[in-house]
Amino acid sequence: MADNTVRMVPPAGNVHALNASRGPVVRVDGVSKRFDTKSGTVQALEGIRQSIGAGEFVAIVGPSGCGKSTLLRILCGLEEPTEGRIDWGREGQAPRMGVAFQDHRLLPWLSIEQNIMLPRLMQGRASAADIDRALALCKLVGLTGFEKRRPAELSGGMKQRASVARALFTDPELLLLDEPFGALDALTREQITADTERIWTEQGFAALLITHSISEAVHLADRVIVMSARPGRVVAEFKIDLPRPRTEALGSPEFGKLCSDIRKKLEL
Ligand SMILES: Nc1ncnc2c1ncn2[C@@H]1O[C@H](COP(=O)(O)OP(=O)(O)OP(=O)(O)O)[C@@H](O)[C@H]1O
Repeated sequence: MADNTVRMVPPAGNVHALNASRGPVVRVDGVSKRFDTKSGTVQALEGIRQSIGAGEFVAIVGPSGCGKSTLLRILCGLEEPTEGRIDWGREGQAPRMGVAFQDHRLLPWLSIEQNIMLPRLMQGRASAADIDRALALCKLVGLTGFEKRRPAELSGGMKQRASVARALFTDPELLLLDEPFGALDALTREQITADTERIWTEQGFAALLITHSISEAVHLADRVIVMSARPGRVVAEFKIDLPRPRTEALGSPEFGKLCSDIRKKLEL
């Protein structure tokens, strides 16, 4: 029977340590992407070789137009690589995935609860267990009391929280986040970043975050990948060993040094 509960605490010990022993959820093997359009050819990505471990949080930073979103779109099947391939860790089978974009993409005529259950509503009717799960996800992302509201009645930050909850509805093994907090004010963004770390710690999924914010990447990720300007190539990788939760480390010299090292690589 499907498990519809939203885990609020790790099942036992460190959920990410347990997951890490299961190996990568995905390997990106020499992926390049070229767009041939009427106005010319754009080489967006070149020779990307990376893997994401089960339960690992990876962030990608890079200049605008270097192919970050293209890579994410390839991972969720919206684009095909021109060269190279994606190898899924679990016997070649793609993991359950959830995606949240910068634009929340909530349907305005549905309630928040219905938007969160959208993956199920698209397959037919939602069950009582689906409704329970949507309500639990509202609680998890801090939207209790707003379940029956329409998106227009929520603030920008609340809409982004709802879109993250929808991405979590299918209990993803891999969560893809394409700048979901990019349009928010600094204070809201900090709060949602801290909440995202808490949810990731509790839930145990692997995550790939695309962001322009170096501090957000260092706050959330186990590993930060730095890409070059187009065509996007990986130019550096930083393992982030700061203790979690990282809210306390935000003003520390170690945090500042990592941010400045990453910035230097971006400016090359
Ligand atoms: N469908 C498409 N057709 C043609 N060119 C495209 C298409 N999608 C992306 N591109 C081009 O590929 C390059 C990479 O785009 P992409 O959106 O992946 O970059 P990005 O790093 O995510 O940028 P940003 O940080 O500004 O969001 C850009 O030059 C873009 O114009």
